[in-house]
Amino acid sequence: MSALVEARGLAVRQGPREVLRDVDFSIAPGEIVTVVGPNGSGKSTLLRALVGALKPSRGSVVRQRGLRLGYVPQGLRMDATLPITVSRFLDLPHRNSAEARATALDEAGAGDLAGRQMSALSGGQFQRVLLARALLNTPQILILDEPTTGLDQPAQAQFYLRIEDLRDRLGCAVLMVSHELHVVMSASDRVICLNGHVCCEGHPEVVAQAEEYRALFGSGTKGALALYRHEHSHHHDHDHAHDHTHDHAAGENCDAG
Ligand SMILES: Nc1ncnc2c1ncn2[C@@H]1O[C@H](COP(=O)(O)OP(=O)(O)OP(=O)(O)O)[C@@H](O)[C@H]1O
Repeated sequence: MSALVEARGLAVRQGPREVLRDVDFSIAPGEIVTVVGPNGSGKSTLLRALVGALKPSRGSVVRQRGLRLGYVPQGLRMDATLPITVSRFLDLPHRNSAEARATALDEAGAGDLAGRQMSALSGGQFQRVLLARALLNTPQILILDEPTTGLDQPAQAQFYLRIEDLRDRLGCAVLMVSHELHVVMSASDRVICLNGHVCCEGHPEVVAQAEEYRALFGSGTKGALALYRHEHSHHHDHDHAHDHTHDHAAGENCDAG
């Protein structure tokens, strides 16, 4: 199997309700895939089913044998009264070498935070520490559930640039959920628009034009998308085409509701 993770005909129940149905999904090495969708559309449920935290009620999820996966769940909170340093946090639940901790913190842009108290971190610093923790086992895939919640727009854009850089340097795939459509769209190779089922998917610019997507999100994101592309090209000196990754444009699939 070349896919790192694959779902076929996936349905998942939360309590009495089937909140996901008929989901076919796969992600290949090195790909950046973003899941968008309204509140309650099943985005976190999909991620949790893919990491194995929720069981399918129908269909299947297959992860590549021995897959190294780094997962940052949504809205992880720390007990503010718990005295724990960033270094110690990275040693839970397993101890890691000082070198592994330092490397992960550096990769996540949190190299200067090792000795800080978790409770004293800003929102952006906290997210970078969670990313460092997910990077500890040199994952083949990072699964990030709304990793930029609470960050302002420049910090969000910076976070997604970091994610792209990590993918380029480490070769890991990235699957994330985001509500920040305008900044995340162009940082993705492929976007999946979820609303209980996959209502459209494909290259970001194609999805942004899809009727189903516009019905859910409106059509006002194009200017911001262009702005972000412009800013981004300063950093990377290429036009976001990601030629080295997989071309999904041919497989666009935008069916009605
Ligand atoms: N533990 C649970 N028990 C019962 N229902 C749940 C549970 N977790 C989620 N749900 C329901 O399942 C549906 C999908 O939730 P999910 O968290 O996957 O949506 P989401 O797209 O990630 O939403 P958001 O954008 O608000 O984070 C929602 O209707 C939610 O109320």
